[in-house]
Amino acid sequence: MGTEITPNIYYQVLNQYQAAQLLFESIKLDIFSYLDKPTTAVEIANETGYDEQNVELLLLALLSCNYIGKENNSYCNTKIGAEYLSKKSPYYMGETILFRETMTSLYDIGNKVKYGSEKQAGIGYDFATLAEVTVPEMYATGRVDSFVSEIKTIFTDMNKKYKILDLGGGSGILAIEFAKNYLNSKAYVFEFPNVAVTTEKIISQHNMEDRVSILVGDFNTDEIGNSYDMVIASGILDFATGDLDSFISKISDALLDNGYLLLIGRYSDKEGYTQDNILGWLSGYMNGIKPPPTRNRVETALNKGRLQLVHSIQSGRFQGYLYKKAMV
Ligand SMILES: C[S@@+](CC[C@H](N)C(=O)[O-])C[C@H]1O[C@@H](n2cnc3c(N)ncnc32)[C@H](O)[C@@H]1O
Repeated sequence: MGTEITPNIYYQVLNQYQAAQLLFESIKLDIFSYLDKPTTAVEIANETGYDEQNVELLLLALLSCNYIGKENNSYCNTKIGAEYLSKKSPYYMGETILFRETMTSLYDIGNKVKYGSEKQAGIGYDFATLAEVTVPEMYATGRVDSFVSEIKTIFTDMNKKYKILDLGGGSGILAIEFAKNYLNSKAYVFEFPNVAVTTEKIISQHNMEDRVSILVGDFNTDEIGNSYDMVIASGILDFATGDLDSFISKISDALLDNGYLLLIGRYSDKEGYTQDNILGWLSGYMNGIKPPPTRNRVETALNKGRLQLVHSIQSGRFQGYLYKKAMV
């Protein structure tokens, strides 16, 4: 028997898988919402009607993964748990985590590998639900904060009538936050009709119906408007179906001279599918989603569209790039 190699990695994976299942099931049971103050298993069981002994075991398991803490006989949320997993927090992300798990789940890839997959007509992602669940994520992961500090450095006249477009804007949160900061501005969110229903709901939850409007359509084939001071293109380049040069030049044409394009997304350094984050995209790729365009390909299209890089910015977990449209 060789001594240098062990199968430990597989046992570690088993353990991580169990830790992940434990987290998802506990979110579904809404356990974290009972743990904002020190609480015993008996108290949770009394309040919920859940089985007392199994609640105690669940809490012990959560403790073993450091998802929660313990003082004497009582369990309580960690700071992170209180912020993101308790429904009493405005930053509750339980539904977001469960949705992302379902969206990227690999449960059926065995069958797809054996029998191939029916490439879905369209994109195959539930973008309406995605728009809804990304709202807390946008705030919690710092995407909104980095966006607001970026626009404040570009658009210094707080009273000017800026006009901006959030193309494939999903939740529309970036457009909403723009309009909240610039009181005379007008923001537009361009979305598919089925997603626009959700966007509209989010806009009205923020009471921004007067200054954030929705343009409904398909950005690959429909007009997207013009004379914008800024276009936000966040996570959408993968869904440009035609020629990338034409898509970027359509965005550029919609901008005023000296207008800005905020591009947020993933590009790959090599053509085709690569190892970068393939796990998160594997089910999507098997359903027919294209690999991201290469950085070179995007830069060529941007150059042709007279869009010059100002600087790169971090947008939460994503990389963003700010471009300015050069005058002719
Ligand atoms: C990955 S999501 C990004 C959403 C949002 N921009 C963000 O960063 O959170 C891509 C969005 O583009 C929209 N989208 C994709 N293809 C589209 C098309 N052809 N026309 C209009 N919207 C489209 C989807 O509905 C979805 O909301």
